[in-house]
Amino acid sequence: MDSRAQILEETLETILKGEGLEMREFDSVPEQVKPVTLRKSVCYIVSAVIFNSKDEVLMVQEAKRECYGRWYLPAGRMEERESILEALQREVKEEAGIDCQPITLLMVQEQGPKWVRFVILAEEKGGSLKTTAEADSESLQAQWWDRESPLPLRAPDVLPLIDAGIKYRRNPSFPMLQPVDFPCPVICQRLLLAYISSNGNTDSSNEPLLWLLLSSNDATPHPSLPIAVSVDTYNTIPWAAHRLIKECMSSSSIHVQTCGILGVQHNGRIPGKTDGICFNMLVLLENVEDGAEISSPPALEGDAYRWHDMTNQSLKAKIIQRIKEKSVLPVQSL
Ligand SMILES: CC(C)=CCC/C(C)=C/CC/C(C)=C/CC/C(C)=C/COP(=O)(O)OP(=O)(O)O
Ligand SMILES: [Mg+2]
Repeated sequence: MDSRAQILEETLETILKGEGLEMREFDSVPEQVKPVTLRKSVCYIVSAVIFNSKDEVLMVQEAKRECYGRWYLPAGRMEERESILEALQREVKEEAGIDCQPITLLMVQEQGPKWVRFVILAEEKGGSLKTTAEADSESLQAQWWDRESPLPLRAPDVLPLIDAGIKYRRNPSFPMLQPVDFPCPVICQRLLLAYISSNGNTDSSNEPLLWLLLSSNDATPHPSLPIAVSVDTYNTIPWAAHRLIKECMSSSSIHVQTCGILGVQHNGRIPGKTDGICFNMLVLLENVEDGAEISSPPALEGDAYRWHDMTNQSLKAKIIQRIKEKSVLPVQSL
């Protein structure tokens, strides 16, 4: 195998395992993009979903004036220089008195790149439930909730998060995933952008064909996955992939489906310089005319990208399986 093919295969294996890659040149960059700064241009929130052996969920009673006495999942805003998991452990300790260990990211929610919430399934590893005698400005107390007894909630948005935790524990729909430590200056997506054709194969196997969009950026001598930068406008994070696709394909029958997240790269150790996040994202492109699937991927304009026909059967099967089974961390744009 030539070294370019080998590098591509290693890249794909890395991304499919939920691991990370160093950041490189961006492919689709909006004008005037500058590094994001935590709590100035972006706010990241962590929320913990933690169950005890009786399937009760950890809840904290809020001390803030606007939601005083109401109950919520342990949650809070990330601070400068913190990792996502350090923020999770700090918030759970401060608000609930409990030491916790992350199991997996459960969901990413966003209101545009300015507000991103990481919902994390975790387990108790010690400490003791905060009592009213320990009430402070972080919370009044913590309790395990059976999800049936009446409890005045700060907001009902936590209910689907708790449900997602229950479902994941019963039947995980994607492999366990934790953020990985790679610095990034902006919020962006590295795209595993796939085009599948089930009727384009002319051999007798009837195997679907799979193409991936690769960057042919001059700054990257080896094959690499395209990276699209999000800006702090009202657009959602997945919108950056739509912009990249619009820049290189003109077909009017293209449909872009964001399947979800394969990996989350973050390292906020240098405030204002590495407060960004790279989401490694699985995106499916569909090109349908008059209800009929088109057997080859849309034509590309310019020479910034090229389609790669995946011939490695094992990688191809893994990617198609992740798409078909929606085996990805869900991203919700609220
Ligand atoms: C912000 C995103 C992506 C989702 C929020 C989903 C919505 C609309 C929730 C309903 C309203 C609500 C309760 C918003 C609070 C979200 C928020 C800013 C949580 C941060 O946690 P806090 O507990 O307020 O922060 P600290 O613990 O750091 O004080
Ligand atoms: Mg809080």
